[in-house]
Amino acid sequence: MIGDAMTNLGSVAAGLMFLWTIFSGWLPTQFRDHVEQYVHRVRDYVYPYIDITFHEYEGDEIERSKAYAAIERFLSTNSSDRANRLRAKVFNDNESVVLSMDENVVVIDDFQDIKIWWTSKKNILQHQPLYSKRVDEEKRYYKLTCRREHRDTIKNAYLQHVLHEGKAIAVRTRQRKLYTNNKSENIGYGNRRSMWSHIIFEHPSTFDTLAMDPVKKEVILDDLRTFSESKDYYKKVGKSWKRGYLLHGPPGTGKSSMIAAMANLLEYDIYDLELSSVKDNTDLRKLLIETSSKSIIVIEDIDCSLDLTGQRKKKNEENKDDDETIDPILKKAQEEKEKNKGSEVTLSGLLNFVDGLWSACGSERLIVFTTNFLDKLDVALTRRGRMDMHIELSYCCFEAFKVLAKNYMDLESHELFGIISGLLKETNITPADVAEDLIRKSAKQDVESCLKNLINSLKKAKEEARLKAVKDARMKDEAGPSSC
Ligand SMILES: Nc1ncnc2c1ncn2[C@@H]1O[C@H](COP(=O)(O)OP(=O)(O)OP(=O)(O)O)[C@@H](O)[C@H]1O
Ligand SMILES: [Mg+2]
Repeated sequence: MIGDAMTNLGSVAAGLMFLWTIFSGWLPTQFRDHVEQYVHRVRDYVYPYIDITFHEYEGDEIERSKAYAAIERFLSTNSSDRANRLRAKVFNDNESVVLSMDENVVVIDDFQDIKIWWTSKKNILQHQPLYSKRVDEEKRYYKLTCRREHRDTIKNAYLQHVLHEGKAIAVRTRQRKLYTNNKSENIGYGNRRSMWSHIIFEHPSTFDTLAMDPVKKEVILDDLRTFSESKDYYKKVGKSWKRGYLLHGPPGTGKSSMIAAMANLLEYDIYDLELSSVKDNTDLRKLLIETSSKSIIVIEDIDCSLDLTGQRKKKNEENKDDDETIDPILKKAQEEKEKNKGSEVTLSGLLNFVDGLWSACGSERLIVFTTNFLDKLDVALTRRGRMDMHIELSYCCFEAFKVLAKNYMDLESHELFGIISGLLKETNITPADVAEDLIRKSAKQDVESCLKNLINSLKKAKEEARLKAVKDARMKDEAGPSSC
């Protein structure tokens, strides 16, 4: 009701000013200034307010307006008990509900005894590109209305207060997000739809639960903490504030778990980039621009994501012939690459993504690549400066086992630890396999049976490794010296 009345009065005032613009040209100059004063007085009498609008997207910008987002948060917190029509969003596994104002609802705020009216509005624009179906684009904005005489207070104090509060609310209620990129073709013309979709990031992995050599862990922790506190340092040395990590190691050694632990340590969002869904280098750049600061951009299994060298392509073609003898991990990589054939992203596009000019937009970002095959990557991709730190995640050592025993069974020592320590030195087993034996599978299962299961797995792995070594040696002997 209030909103409608104000809109009507506003239209009358706007109509009056429109008429004045047309007719003022006919009046002689000496009368015009005189009459104009009266016209303004009538307008102020009919509509003694000013309107200020804040659009979600300004002009051609691809980035959502920060002011709009801050106002949205401010109004969500301050309006939910005053507005009579609200929109609900459910967070944290259906445990908390956030209410925000619905479209065309007016909420009144008070500031230094001044009344401010806020309205949330939406316009629908229709695009009809040539040879394509019509696309409706929603343009949202907030409208602030206040009495004309309070203009300066609103401009100099109230808006500062709203933006500041909006920022503070964002810090208080920040929920970290895990983003994935939408397929390029699903983002149509004139569509403001983000290139990323997200869910709330709630992975429980931390550096405390990560099983690895404690000395190596400390070095990584130190590196991450130093990075996050080095804003001024990066500015001083003229480098954009980002750092590249290359995680490599066999499957199940904790590469993905480490990325989650990094995000939890630094409270960053994660952008999990699926290169096969990116059409070309231009789309790759757009994706980069849409990532926020304080984030980790991840490309998993980088060796499977791109045709990195012609040499490797040739090798893969050779491998196709003897499918039987192929390593299962290599086979997985080949299958992945087959899947990615639709993408035209090139190695140089990816190098530019990592440290080209556009990579300097935004700040405080980690870029993390993971691979099972370090030696298959192009050196241009892994050189220092691009990938600043190479981290090898390897098979389970005794120190790493102790972390898993503490996590999974709350166990710090046991008489079977000695046997396990000896077996771990003699065989290669991944932390994922160790975890599988230690995880409780029934309420009756006790610590001892878990440890005995692990000992059996270790003995089995040791025997398998011995048999494989014997087989390899026999094959080498049969092939004779010319095979080298
Ligand atoms: N270092 C580790 N510390 C703790 N848990 C681990 C570790 N490595 C593996 N795990 C356990 O094994 C599971 C698989 O690990 P993860 O996905 O991190 O391996 P990965 O190295 O990313 O494997 P892939 O190369 O196949 O992607 C995890 O969910 C975790 O429970
Ligand atoms: Mg992984």
